[in-house]
Amino acid sequence: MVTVTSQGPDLQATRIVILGGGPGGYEAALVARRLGAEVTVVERQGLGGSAVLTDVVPSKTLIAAAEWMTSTERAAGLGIRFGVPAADARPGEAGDLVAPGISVDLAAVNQRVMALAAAQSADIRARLDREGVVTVLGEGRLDGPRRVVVRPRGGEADVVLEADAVLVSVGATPRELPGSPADGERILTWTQLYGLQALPEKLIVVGSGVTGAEFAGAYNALGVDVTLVSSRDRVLPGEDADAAELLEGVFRSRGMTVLSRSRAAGAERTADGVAVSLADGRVVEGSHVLVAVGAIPATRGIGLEEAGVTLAPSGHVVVDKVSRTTARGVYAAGDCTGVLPLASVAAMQGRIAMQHVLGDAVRPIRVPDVAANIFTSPEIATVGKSEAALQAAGSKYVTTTLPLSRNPRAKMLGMRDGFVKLFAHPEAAVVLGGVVVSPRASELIFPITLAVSHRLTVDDVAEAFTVYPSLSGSIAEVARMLHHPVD
Ligand SMILES: Cc1cc2nc3c(=O)[nH]c(=O)nc-3n(C[C@H](O)[C@H](O)[C@H](O)COP(=O)(O)OP(=O)(O)OC[C@H]3O[C@@H](n4cnc5c(N)ncnc54)[C@H](O)[C@@H]3O)c2cc1C
Ligand SMILES: NC(=O)c1ccc[n+]([C@@H]2O[C@H](COP(=O)([O-])OP(=O)(O)OC[C@H]3O[C@@H](n4cnc5c(N)ncnc54)[C@H](O)[C@@H]3O)[C@@H](O)[C@H]2O)c1
Repeated sequence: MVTVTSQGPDLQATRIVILGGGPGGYEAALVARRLGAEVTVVERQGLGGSAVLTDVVPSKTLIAAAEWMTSTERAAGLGIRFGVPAADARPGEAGDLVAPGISVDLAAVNQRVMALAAAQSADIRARLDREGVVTVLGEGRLDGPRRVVVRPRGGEADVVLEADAVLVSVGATPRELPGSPADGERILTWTQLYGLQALPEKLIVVGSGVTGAEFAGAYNALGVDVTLVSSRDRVLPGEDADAAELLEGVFRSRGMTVLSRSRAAGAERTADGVAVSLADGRVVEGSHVLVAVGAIPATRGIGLEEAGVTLAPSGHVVVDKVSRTTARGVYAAGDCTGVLPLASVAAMQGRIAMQHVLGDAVRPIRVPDVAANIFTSPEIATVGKSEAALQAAGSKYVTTTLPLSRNPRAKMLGMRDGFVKLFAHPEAAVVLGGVVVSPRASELIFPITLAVSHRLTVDDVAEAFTVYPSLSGSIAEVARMLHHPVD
């Protein structure tokens, strides 16, 4: 039986139905409520979406534990010893240390990860409830451009939601290796990692994009023997070449095996683990394999094309810069659009969609202004135009790189691996983009983001005070190095 729901008492308000409650969906819901709409969010797994339940929040929480382990690498150089010297040891001659070393309790780490994700999802649900957003838990699909049909989670009758506008923010799901479905035990997608109760003996990570690099780095730091299978010449093929090269060097120096130009053809279980076969015939054996070869937009079979929404051959929803699809009244945001698969971009696209449909002032999305961070150790943060993009467009630019090892604060902290790099226009001196490779680069990139967003010059950046000594001092220093004296 089909139930037609009324979505609220205000018959004048615009009715918005949002399919998918990740950052694209829930941020849009909050804006739409603020702008006076009646809003219903349809979500099949939980508020916060994959970003909160399986992707961003769990991975960054796991990485927090890994980061703690890598920061201990610097301890010895700072004069710190783990353990207590024997009672009769003389100063400077600690001899054998009589205390246990550090170990990782993965079950405890993963328990914390899942608790934090669930709590954040609950917080988002509570916030939406407070703001008067209706949530329907279940699997939704479009029935034409103005109606969403939901199969509720509890198995009750379908719910039909009439809408003046629909936002599709259904995200994406992990791609798997052909013929080698994940089993959740030995062949794992990134959503299944948190069920592990003990550190894998030998983890094979297939795919050296951002997801593969982050997990390979994290598990390696937690003490696992990791082999990273990379189909390309180097890890992080889409990123700044110097940053990727530095990270690959750090990975190797920490004992990770990186197999370059090695495409995985499939994975199968063995008596006590897994065997990953490579396209060139080699076989890599391990205890577990993490498949991180990208994601597939969750756009098939939910009535999009029937409603007039054009999908690209990849399955992504085609949208313009204010999140409109080709169907009037249907908007789309986030990973299902393939604009740039980041939580921050999904949220911005969702907000823009609601501002557009509800008649508020809208600034179309500006992808080059997006700041992004790879949560490896060190982190790699980028904003603005990349060097590859500048070169591909034939743009004129000047660039300078300052190694972190020259920064006084970095020296005090015992940090060696990293750099700050800026790109600027040679005549106008406007900052075009930047790369920071450093611990906490995600925090350090913000001044460069401000410079890119507000079209500041290198002199604007160089003339602002930085704390002495500070890592951000290197950002001002690089800007100073790009200064051109007045003729
Ligand atoms: C391992 C990993 C780590 C990442 N780390 C970061 C990071 O640190 N920073 C960052 O900015 N980005 C990160 N990302 C990217 C980020 O997760 C995505 O860009 C973000 O989740 C996109 O948000 P979204 O709203 O488009 O989709 P999602 O978060 O995927 O949410 C979509 C929701 O829609 C639901 N849904 C789908 N179909 C239906 C349906 N038919 N009916 C009802 N509900 C449906 C899904 O169940 C899901 O809950 C990471 C990605 C991965 C894989
Ligand atoms: N910190 C973050 O913000 C963060 C973290 C994770 C993901 N993300 C987002 O998700 C996007 C997707 O990243 P991703 O790493 O999941 O996917 P991706 O598509 O960027 O990378 C997958 C990699 O796997 C390789 N590959 C594919 N098939 C292979 C095979 N058979 N054998 C070996 N290698 C193979 C591809 O060449 C590619 O380099 C990123 O661009 C980013 O926007 C962001």
